[in-house]
Amino acid sequence: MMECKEISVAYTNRSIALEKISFTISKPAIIGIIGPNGAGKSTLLKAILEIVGHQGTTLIDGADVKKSLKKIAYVEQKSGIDYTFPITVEECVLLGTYPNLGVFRRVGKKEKEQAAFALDQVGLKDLAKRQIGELSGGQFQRVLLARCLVQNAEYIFLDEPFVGIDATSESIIMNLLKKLKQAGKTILIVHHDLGKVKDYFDQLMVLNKQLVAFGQTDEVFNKENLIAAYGDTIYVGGETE
Ligand SMILES: Nc1ncnc2c1ncn2[C@@H]1O[C@H](COP(=O)(O)OP(=O)(O)OP(=O)(O)O)[C@@H](O)[C@H]1O
Repeated sequence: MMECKEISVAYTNRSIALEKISFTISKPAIIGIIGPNGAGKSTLLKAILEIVGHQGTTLIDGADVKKSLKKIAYVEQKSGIDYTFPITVEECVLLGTYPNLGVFRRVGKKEKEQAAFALDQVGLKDLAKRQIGELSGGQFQRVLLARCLVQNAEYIFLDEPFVGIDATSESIIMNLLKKLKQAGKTILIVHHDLGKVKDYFDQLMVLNKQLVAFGQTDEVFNKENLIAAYGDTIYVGGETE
């Protein structure tokens, strides 16, 4: 169970990015986080992960998240990642094993097997020795998901994973996330394509600095909440609501 209690973030004295966000996630789910540009979606993930300073607390199974950060795997927005870094696909995936390695342990056979299995799951086992700079955007996103898989975390945070990727990669990722949920994981996804919301997410968080709504997608994904977050002109699945 994850409980966020009154999370607030102010990057500067004058601009508040998030205001008293509270919610509880109590069962495995795929949860979408939507809201307009600058709504604080990325900031919320970073506050939970203790990457940005904040007020409020997050508990995982009753304990402060600081003690359980290993339970969360995180893929940041693509813009924050250096594609030109000279490592292979396999090495990139193996980075996900580091949080679980002891201080003196190195990556060994077990970790390499985990990486191979994860790459197979995302359909990229043949590309293990390729440099990450030679991948398509969609392949790279799948590599980052494979890196999450080897971390074997209970929670997976993905920040805009589908931006600029091909339809095949998107569907491979989504199918895998559904399997992970069935295996008991909880996945939080910052997302901007409102057309896919109903297909992708069991639960939905609508954010605009404050929490506009959080609950089952069927109950939350409605005109009233979208207008509260985005204003009067919003675009859903090709139709203006
Ligand atoms: N490091 C930072 N320093 C100062 N202000 C920041 C920083 N990061 C984000 N902000 C500001 O905080 C607010 C929320 O940003 P955030 O990136 O969390 O929004 P978002 O909902 O993820 O937006 P987008 O959909 O555009 O990615 C914005 O006004 C942004 O300019």
